[in-house]
Amino acid sequence: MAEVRDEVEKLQGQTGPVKILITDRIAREGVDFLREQLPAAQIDERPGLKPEQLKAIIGDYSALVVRSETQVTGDILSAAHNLKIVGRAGVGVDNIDTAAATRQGIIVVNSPTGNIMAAAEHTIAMLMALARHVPGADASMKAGKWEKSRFLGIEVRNKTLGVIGLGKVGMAVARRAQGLEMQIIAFDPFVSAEQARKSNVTMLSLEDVLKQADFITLHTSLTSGPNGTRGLIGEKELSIMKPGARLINCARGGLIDEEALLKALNENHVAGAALDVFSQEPIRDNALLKQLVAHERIIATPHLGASTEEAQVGVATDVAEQIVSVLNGGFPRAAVNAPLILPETLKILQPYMVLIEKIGRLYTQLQPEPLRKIELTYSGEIASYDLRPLQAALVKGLLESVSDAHVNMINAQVLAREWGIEIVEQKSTTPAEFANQVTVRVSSESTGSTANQDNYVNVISGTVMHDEPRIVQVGPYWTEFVPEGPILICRNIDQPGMIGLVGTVLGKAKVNIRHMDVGPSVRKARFYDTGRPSESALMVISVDNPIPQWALDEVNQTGTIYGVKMVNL
Ligand SMILES: NC(=O)c1ccc[n+]([C@@H]2O[C@H](COP(=O)([O-])OP(=O)(O)OC[C@H]3O[C@@H](n4cnc5c(N)ncnc54)[C@H](O)[C@@H]3O)[C@@H](O)[C@H]2O)c1
Ligand SMILES: O=C(O)[C@H](O)COP(=O)(O)O
Repeated sequence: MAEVRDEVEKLQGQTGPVKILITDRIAREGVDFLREQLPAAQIDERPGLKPEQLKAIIGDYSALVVRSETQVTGDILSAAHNLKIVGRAGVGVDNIDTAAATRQGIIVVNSPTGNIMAAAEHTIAMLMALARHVPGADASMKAGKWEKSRFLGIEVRNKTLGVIGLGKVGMAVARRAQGLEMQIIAFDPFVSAEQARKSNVTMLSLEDVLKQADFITLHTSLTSGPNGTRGLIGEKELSIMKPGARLINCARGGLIDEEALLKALNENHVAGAALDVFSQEPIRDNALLKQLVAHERIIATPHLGASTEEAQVGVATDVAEQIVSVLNGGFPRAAVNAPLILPETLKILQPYMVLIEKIGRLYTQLQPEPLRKIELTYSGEIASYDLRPLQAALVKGLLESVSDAHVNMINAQVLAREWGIEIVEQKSTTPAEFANQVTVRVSSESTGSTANQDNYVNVISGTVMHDEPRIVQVGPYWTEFVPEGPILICRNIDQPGMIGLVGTVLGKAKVNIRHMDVGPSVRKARFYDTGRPSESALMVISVDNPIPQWALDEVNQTGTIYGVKMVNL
């Protein structure tokens, strides 16, 4: 995440303070936390923005905070040039195009546990309201009536509750319903019968749950595709429900075919339904949804499942903490599209991330051509860590200098794939030449054709010494240099006088040499320009300032030194 910090600093330096945009109402505690922790940041609360308004301003912001109302579409993200993180103050991220965010290297975080209890309690409230007609009776009283016999209810005790989706909320609902002395049956393809039995829940097929339950409550997330949950409860499922059963949905609107539900209610097959979520929110002038919520046996709430003071404080601070962490160069703890790296691991990996990014940059500058395959070998203790950040740093080093792609840990693999680069990793905790070593072996358009002497860099290896990255092998040559700043890299015949030749030219050009290394070949690398095979060496000269072209040409014309290249690391 160093790149995130760098970018944030860049942003701070160039365009004023880091900007955070909040487009749905979140608890004050979350906003206050952001203000306290990021005092220099500009925090804008703009609820109710239209999509085109959001698109027009999103480019200025580094972080965006939403609940379920703001639709963070691919179109909006396409204008989010500075966005590092989208924070969802809640659980569901179906209003965020996470695939587009991933492609753009934007982290999406949520609060996976902050509103479980709120959603579970709302479900129980809906269950009891359905059983005892609480909203209808209240409306009747408010209309000045006393309709005692109209609102005959049922008890939930000894009734069967069918839970579809026995995850965090589903299980919390099951436990609470057990307290009401209900029998719990459930359908969830990802929960084992044995695991459920420990909680006194009987797992059945979807069909059996639908046939046996007096109340059915939905708690799956909304997913699309062939095995997705969209339309999970359609006409067929409603028809096999026990006649007179009641349905509750406090999960996601798209799980139920709303037209089929209206039909089942009108045919009196379903006795009632309690809905907190809808396929279109707010429902505005959607005729079907207006008809549905107006139905006398429907209880409707405007997506209130998470709307408790406690849950809102929980989800807002949860997300605010993660935004602060990411904008400060750290890691989020609940990223939807990024691997979790512990801070202690990150501290160990940080110098290797710098090293491997420099290896990528060095390769691209020495041998700029399309890559096919990268073989990454880690040896030593470093190999025992989660090394995904290193792979990302390498892709960043390789691609950023040749494209305008913004590469980070989120999108590195996607981008590598898009560029047709296959990355293979090998790990061994046994040290190689150095205690910890990272070796990058590259197959490109021309590697493998040893006859092409300019393309000798099929491997670059490095290590970390005293927290400082060092390159220790370039192609067939041993070397040792710190990959930092302007560096001249060339090859020479392995014979006396070569260093003096280069030194004289650089002296004439008034370029100060900071460090010099002449590395022999790992295996016999040949120097071909002389017409006779002789051994070659790699000369690496770190300089304080760029070398003028005439001086580079002069070095190149010596006849004994060739392949002269300036790189900037
Ligand atoms: N109304 C609200 O305000 C509110 C508040 C919180 C959560 N939610 C929603 O509630 C739902 C559940 O949240 P959670 O935190 O419990 O999620 P979760 O991921 O913990 O649980 C979802 C469960 O659904 C199961 N599942 C997946 N596909 C299934 C399928 N085809 N059939 C049956 N089960 C399937 C999964 O195995 C998992 O156990 C989500 O849609 C969430 O967005 C709504
Ligand atoms: O997914 C969630 O967390 C809930 O549906 C709550 O959504 P909300 O934050 O818009 O109330």
